[in-house]
Amino acid sequence: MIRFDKVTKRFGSHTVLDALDMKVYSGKHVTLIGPSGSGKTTILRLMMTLLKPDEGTIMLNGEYLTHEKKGDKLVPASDKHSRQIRKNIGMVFQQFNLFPNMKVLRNITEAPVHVLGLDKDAAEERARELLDLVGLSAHLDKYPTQLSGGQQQRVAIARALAMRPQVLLLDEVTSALDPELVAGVLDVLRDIAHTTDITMLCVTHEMNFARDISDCVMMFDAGRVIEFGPPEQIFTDPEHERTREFLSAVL
Ligand SMILES: Nc1ncnc2c1ncn2[C@@H]1O[C@H](COP(=O)(O)OP(=O)(O)OP(=O)(O)O)[C@@H](O)[C@H]1O
Repeated sequence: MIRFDKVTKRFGSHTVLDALDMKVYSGKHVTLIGPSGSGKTTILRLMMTLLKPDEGTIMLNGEYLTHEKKGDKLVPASDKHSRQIRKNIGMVFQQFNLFPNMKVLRNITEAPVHVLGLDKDAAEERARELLDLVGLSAHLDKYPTQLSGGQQQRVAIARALAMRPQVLLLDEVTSALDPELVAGVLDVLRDIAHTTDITMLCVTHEMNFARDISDCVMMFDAGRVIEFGPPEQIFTDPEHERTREFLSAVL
């Protein structure tokens, strides 16, 4: 389970997350929706420990991500501790972020070999399986720039999965793609959502996709969850006026 307890994040005088409490049970797929600037990406960046909360704690499967225990005190986590817990979390970004100087196969094997210490042959075997899953077996010997944006994003998904994460964070992964490339990436993610037990936390403006894969949709406004529920309820019968306004603008 992912658990945020009273997490506050400020940038200067701007409070982006305001004592946020949030739980995501293992294996569930949760989509975060809400107006621009409501703090959705900040949540994912906190989980990747790219940001630190000003207050509050984040836990993954009973272990603190943001803190560690020293005796009976809770202190901010060292980088080493955060890295250790974060190994269980993979993230796919809007801008693929592949290593441009490495071929596709090596993009995928690099972290398993150097971070997990996996044997090179085993890492390559796993990478080939994942390239098959994302429909790119024929491209393993190419450099990222020789691929379309949609193909690069599918490599990025394979790369995240190669670490066998318990949690996959998806941050507007189709926003930078040409419209005709979006469906291929979403199909791969649907497949992963429906065939694995990975926990997914997804920020997306693709509401049909959110409807297909989500167990739960959380509506954010001004750094708080204002309502959450199954997609069929949030998309068809939201309780909150802000949710209705937001959905009528995006649907
Ligand atoms: N590193 C930063 N420094 C200063 N302000 C930041 C930083 N990162 C985010 N913010 C601000 O925090 C607020 C929340 O940003 P965040 O990216 O989490 O929103 P979001 O809900 O994901 O929005 P969008 O849907 O537009 O991506 C915004 O007002 C943003 O400008």
